[in-house]
Amino acid sequence: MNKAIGKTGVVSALGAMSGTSLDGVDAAVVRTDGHDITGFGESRYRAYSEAERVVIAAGFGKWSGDAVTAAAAVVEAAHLEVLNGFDAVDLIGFHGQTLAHAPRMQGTLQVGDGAVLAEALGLPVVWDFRSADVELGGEGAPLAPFFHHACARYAGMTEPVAFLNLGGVGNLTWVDPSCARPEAEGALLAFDTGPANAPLNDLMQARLGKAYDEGGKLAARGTVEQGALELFLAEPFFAKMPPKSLDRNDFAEMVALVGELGDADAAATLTAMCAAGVAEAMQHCPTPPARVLVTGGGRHNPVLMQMLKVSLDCSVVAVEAVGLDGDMLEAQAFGYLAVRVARGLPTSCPGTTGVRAAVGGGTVSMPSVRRG
Ligand SMILES: Nc1ncnc2c1ncn2[C@@H]1O[C@H](COP(=O)(O)OP(=O)(O)OP(=O)(O)O)[C@@H](O)[C@H]1O
Ligand SMILES: CC(=O)N[C@H]1[C@@H]2OC[C@@H](O2)[C@@H](O)[C@@H]1O[C@H](C)C(=O)O
Repeated sequence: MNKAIGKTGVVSALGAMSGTSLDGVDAAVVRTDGHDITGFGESRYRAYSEAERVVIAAGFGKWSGDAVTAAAAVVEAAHLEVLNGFDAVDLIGFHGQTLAHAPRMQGTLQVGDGAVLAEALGLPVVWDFRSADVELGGEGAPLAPFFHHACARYAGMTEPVAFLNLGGVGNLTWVDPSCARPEAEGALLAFDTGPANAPLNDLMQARLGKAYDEGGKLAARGTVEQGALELFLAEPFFAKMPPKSLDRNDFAEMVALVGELGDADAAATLTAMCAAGVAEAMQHCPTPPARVLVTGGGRHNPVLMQMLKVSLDCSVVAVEAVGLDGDMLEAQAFGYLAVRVARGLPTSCPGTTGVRAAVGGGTVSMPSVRRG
């Protein structure tokens, strides 16, 4: 237990996330006692510049060396910029930027030093959320599911529901909100669904110099190439039972699968691959959820949302339908998890990462001089 946060009572946690799509840093405040959410606060977004994106992307897939050091410096500087100036915050949950993720081999690497941020911001910083889970045999991801459980209860749900995050990579959380504790057996099943926006973003960058297919406009003009889609679904990842997680670039070769296609058909096919991965994933849900609540940038893509509506046997809506903010959910998640770490509560369990037993990851770094 961390003295600065105490054992009980509601605190304001500022979470920060730099996701695999590399668009920028999200930062948002959540109020919680580590179990229940009592409210949400201010949020901010700080986009990466093209130059920053290039430096971070050069570190993808690397575990050490100059490219990793340079990426870490960019990540830290961008976070310092966005995290400065939030009012009345008790602690920070800093996810950092995943550069490489191979849980059964080298491990998992999120860059950005939480101790540096703690010193500069004058606040306790919780960071390195994934390593402990990996060390205990877990996938180290996804970690948002404990937060999704709290969100479902905050939104007053009682029936099983699924959260679908569509960032660079997709991940699905099936939640039974009637279970009071997220680590209880049967409360959660979570895993990565496959690539979401990352291959499409890569195609847009390589062919058109654009960061993403805004509004799905390019995909809307194309036709899905069924042969490429079948090859995609034949990937061993889809036959694997959960738990399972992905590195951002595990499916980078999908862009080559659509290499012969025109721009619009290639975009339509990569968009369909994301939806098809989710449809495969739904088969693993312990019971069919009444609805899928979509979060992350992919919910802004109407072509992708339409494909999901056609291929899933339940209602598919953006998380805003239950009063949540789909652009900030991951940042809020790491604020929430930070409070759990500081209070010695678990942040993952066998149903979310395949870890042997419920475990709380994370390092707490205290500043030598506390702000405020
Ligand atoms: N208006 C839009 N139209 C189409 N796609 C969009 C739109 N807005 C965002 N996106 C997609 O969503 C992506 C950003 O999603 P998000 O911020 O959820 O990703 P992330 O948090 O970086 O990823 P991850 O969840 O994998 O860590 C963009 O890169 C883009 O592909
Ligand atoms: C290793 C890593 O950073 N994984 C991310 C990534 O982005 C989406 C998906 O793959 C998910 O597993 C995870 O992020 C979310 C926030 C999570 O841990 O729940």
